[in-house]
This record gives sequence, structure tokens and C-alpha cells, in this order.
Amino acid sequence: MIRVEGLTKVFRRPRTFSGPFGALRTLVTRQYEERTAVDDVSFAIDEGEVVGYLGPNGAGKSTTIKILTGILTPTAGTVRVNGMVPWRDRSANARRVGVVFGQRSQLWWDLPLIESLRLVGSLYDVPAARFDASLRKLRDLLGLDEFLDTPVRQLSLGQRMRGDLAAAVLYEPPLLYLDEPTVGLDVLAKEAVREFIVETNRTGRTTVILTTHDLADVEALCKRIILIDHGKVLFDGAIDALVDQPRRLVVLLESAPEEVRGVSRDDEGRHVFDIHGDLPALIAAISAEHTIRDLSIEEPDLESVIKGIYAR
Ligand SMILES: Nc1ncnc2c1ncn2[C@@H]1O[C@H](COP(=O)(O)OP(=O)(O)OP(=O)(O)O)[C@@H](O)[C@H]1O
Repeated sequence: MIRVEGLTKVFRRPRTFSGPFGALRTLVTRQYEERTAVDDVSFAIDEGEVVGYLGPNGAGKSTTIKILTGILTPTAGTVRVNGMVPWRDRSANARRVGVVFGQRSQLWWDLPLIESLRLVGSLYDVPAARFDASLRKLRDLLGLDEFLDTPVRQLSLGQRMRGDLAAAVLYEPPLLYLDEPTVGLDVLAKEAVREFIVETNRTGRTTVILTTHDLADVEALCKRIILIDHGKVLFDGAIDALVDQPRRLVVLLESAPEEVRGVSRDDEGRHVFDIHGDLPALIAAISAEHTIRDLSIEEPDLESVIKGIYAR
């Protein structure tokens, strides 16, 4: 469904100068600086997958999504989405994808939600009968009835997000891009959004690409993640494989030696051991040679595993 090879995007922007006459100097010198936002990224996503596209701020996530939706043209590389080149076949591509940006709404601010949805229906040429059936299903799934006639600007964030999700799937696109769909929502609203995504993927075999900083979203929704930083792919694979790691014993020793039983001291002065067999025996062996000031056991969780990958 999605094939990305060697995708690179370099932004070129005027070099700015500060200080007195800085603005004038910026104008006159016309020097440019380049920033590589996406750097030789390749991946393939199949129909029906839900993939987390993750990375710290500025990693290149939004730039990738903008290229996949046809908003931006890449500097190098090839992309096929549903067999199309998104930035060349922009309008055909748009009909086959739904997009939700958590930070800003795609709905018409002054119109009641129902009118916004009708407009989406007519923009995407959804036949009346299909529109009615789709709306009926979405009213039910997303609980839209209580605010269908309310102007979008008066909706709470959670209601607005449900409206945005409805607009994105109303024309039943086979592919959905969700950019921070639970940002700012309370626990219940987050849960409702996640359930909706699961349901949409399950019933329509909709492929979902999700960018989020909320790892609970990822754990609830994704079997696979692609992790990027500084525009490069650091990891692409199953979450299960990632968190299927041994528990770890973290010890703080009185003397803080450089190395204990083949394990080096980390930046915080701790020694971290993978627990493979007999934990009491491991603790006894360490305390036979050193005085233990503190110890704890860490279960592998997605957050610490991801932090470990960034730190490599
Ligand atoms: N239009 C632009 N012009 C110049 N530089 C840009 C532009 N858009 C993004 N960048 C730069 O490209 C890099 C990647 O940005 P991008 O928005 O893709 O990151 P992101 O992973 O989506 O981050 P966040 O989690 O903060 O949304 C950043 O260094 C950013 O400053």
C-alpha cells in the first residue's frame, strides 16, 4: 500500500542575522542554510497495518507525512501510496486518504458539525445513500448526536476530535494518517478515540499511520513502530520483539567502581544488569564484593526501550 525508498527532504531557508541591522543583512546577503528533515528513509506498509511513526520533536515525522499526503515534494527518493505518486496525483491521492491533525481542526469553524460533514461528503462526491449510511454508523460509534448541530468553534476538544475523525473517515478511505489524535484529551476521551481507531481498522481493514508522543496510544493500537530521529530510521519492527527483553537489576554501589562483573557504570553512577537466571544469586555475588547502597528491578517497558534506542 505504501512504498517509500530513499526519501529525503532538505529545507532551504534564508540565513537570518540578529543584532542591529540584522533584518537588513538577512535581506541583502541572501545566504541560505539547509536542513535535512528526512534523510534517506525507506519503509513499506501493507494494507490493514497500524503503524506508529515515532520520534522526538523535530525528528522529521510531520515532514514525512506531508510528503505522503502530497502537501510537500521531496528532494530525493520515491514514494508510492495506493500506487500513486502523492505530490503528482494530489487530488486522486486525497480521495483515498483521511487525515487528522490533533493540533488543528480540518472542520469549518463557523458551521454546525453536521454541515461540515455534509460539505466533506459533497467535496468527496459521496453518493447520498452512502453518506447517510456512513453518518449513521459514525454517529453511533463516535457518539456525535449530542453535538451534531453545534458550531465547531463551540465544541470541546474531545468533541472536536470526534468530529474530525468522522470527517476523515466519512468517505471510507483505505488509508488514515493520524497526527497526535489524542493530544490534550482526558483519559476517557483518549480511550474513545483509541477504540474508534481499533474499530475502523478492524471493520474496514483501514491502514493507519499514527504519529504520537503518547506511548499508551502506541501500546493500545500498534503492532509495529518505525522510530526516527534526525530524519533517519533507527528502528522498524514489531513492538513485541522490542519489549521482549530481560528484566534488569539496577544497583547503586557505595564505591561506584568503573566496572562490576562485566557491566560498566552508567552516567548516573549505576550498574544495570540483565536478569537471566537466579536473581538472589546475582545480588549475593555483587554484595560479596561491594557494598550495595540501593537496588531496584526494572521491567522492560516501551518508554525505557525507546529511550535506550535514542541514546545509542
Ligand atoms: N517548512 C520548513 N522550513 C524549514 N525547516 C523546516 C520546515 N518544516 C520543518 N522543518 C525542519 O525540519 C525538521 C523536522 O521537522 P518535522 O516537523 O518533520 O518534525 P516532527 O518530527 O514532526 O516534530 P514534532 O514532534 O515537533 O512535530 C525540524 O528541524 C524542522 O525545524
